[in-house]
Amino acid sequence: MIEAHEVRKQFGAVQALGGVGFTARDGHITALLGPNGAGKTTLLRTLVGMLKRDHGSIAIDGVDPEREPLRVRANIGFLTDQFGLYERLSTREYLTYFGELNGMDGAALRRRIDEVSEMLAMGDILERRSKGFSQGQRIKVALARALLHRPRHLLLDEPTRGLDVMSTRAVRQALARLRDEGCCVVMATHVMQEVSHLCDDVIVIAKGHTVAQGSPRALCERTGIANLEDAFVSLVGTDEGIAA
Ligand SMILES: Nc1ncnc2c1ncn2[C@@H]1O[C@H](COP(=O)(O)OP(=O)(O)OP(=O)(O)O)[C@@H](O)[C@H]1O
Repeated sequence: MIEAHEVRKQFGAVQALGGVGFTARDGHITALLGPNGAGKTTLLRTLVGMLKRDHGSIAIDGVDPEREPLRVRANIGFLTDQFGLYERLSTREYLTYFGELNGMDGAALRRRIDEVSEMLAMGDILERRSKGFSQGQRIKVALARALLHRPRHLLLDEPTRGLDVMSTRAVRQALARLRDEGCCVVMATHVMQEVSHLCDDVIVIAKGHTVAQGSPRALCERTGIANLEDAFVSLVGTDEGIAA
């Protein structure tokens, strides 16, 4: 479980997070939904301890990522917007390297790489070097790395961006399976269809503040609007400000 309370983060004059609070439960896929610049990436980075918050509290299964970063990271798979691939390594070599960094080795690691590769439909790029990989191929490798050590928490920044239809389906199925196994999945996304069909819970974030949290149905009921996209627009408000 991930709990955040009144989290704030400032970059110079820019207040990226002005007071974000939410709970993301185990066995749930929680969507982080917000306009461009709302603070989603900043929030994910702060949750894993890559950024130091200015204010507020964060607990990942009760542990503060700033106090015990290694303990928390061992239990987190993080897909960031920067993939950090090594172009000279094949996908298998790359995953082997990160698996070993996470204490995995031998036949068990080889089996796990094959398992993740099948889960993400990436058998065609497993033995290829990542130099020249397309955006979709890059994201698959980064996602495979995030899943490899079977983390209890997954924090994913737009995991299906740039993926074709088949790969998107493979990733969504993989996430649903992980949810069913009890993982706590938090994903930033702009794809409303993904939120409606895949996510159990939605955190709506705008201008660095949590505007609402609830199931897609609850958000629609709260706004009195049947369509999630319209309900979202109503919740984040117009140019004049954020709707109450
Ligand atoms: N390192 C940084 N230095 C300065 N400003 C930053 C930095 N990182 C983020 N910001 C600013 O903080 C705000 C939130 O950015 P963030 O990337 O978290 O938004 P986002 O919700 O992920 O947006 P998008 O949907 O466009 O990816 C933006 O105004 C952004 O310009």
